[in-house]
Amino acid sequence: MVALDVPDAGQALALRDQLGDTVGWFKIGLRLFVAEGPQLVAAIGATHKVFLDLKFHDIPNTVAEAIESAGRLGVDMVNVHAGGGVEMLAAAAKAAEAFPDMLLIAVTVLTSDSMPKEQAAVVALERAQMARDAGLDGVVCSVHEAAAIKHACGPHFITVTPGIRWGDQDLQDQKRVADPAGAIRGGSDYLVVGRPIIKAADPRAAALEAQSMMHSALCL
Ligand SMILES: O=c1ccn([C@@H]2O[C@H](COP(=O)(O)O)[C@@H](O)[C@H]2O)c(=O)[nH]1
Repeated sequence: MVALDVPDAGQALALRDQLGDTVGWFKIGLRLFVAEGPQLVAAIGATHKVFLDLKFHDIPNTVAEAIESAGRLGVDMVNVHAGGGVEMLAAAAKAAEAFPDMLLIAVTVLTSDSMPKEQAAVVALERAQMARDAGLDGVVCSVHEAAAIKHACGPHFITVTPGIRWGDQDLQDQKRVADPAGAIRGGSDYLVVGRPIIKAADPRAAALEAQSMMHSALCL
């Protein structure tokens, strides 16, 4: 998944066209959705799968209604923040039942969180189990927590992992990171990559490089 963290539709569509079939999914987050809204979701959704990453975190009724709106947009994946608690997660899952093709996942502990890794592992696992029990399809976590979450929640429970960096790339604000091969070996189902691709001098070459590292891990 490539995170389209760009300011406007023009740049988002240019990246989409440049990356083409090197990626299957695009992630639309706060910056782009606030700027361009549902029209851009429809444009990206015409050619690729869309993960609407707005991390809903509010009272249960408000989140359930937001999930319903996301379902009407036709996105393929949407998320809430597990920190909203079990009632909020259950309300979101109930609202998502009307959209069986849309995956609903919960953010466990942000990959930028500075909490110690050992503590993040415990909290992420607790939140993942809460999300599974509430009926969600999976979680956003770091690669470091993915294997334990899969082990505890089952092989069909999806792990989506941002915080992907390779070579001598700058970690920027990310704390719990791994490279694409490590993510595959760690049990990640979907890797989220933003700046290492969208800010690269050649985004397509960077996407292909990430892909080749993923494939080499799959072949081992
Ligand atoms: O825990 C989380 C949850 C979401 N994200 C999002 O993923 C991308 C990562 O971007 P990079 O530029 O590759 O760091 C970004 O859109 C975040 O909002 C995350 O990083 N961590």
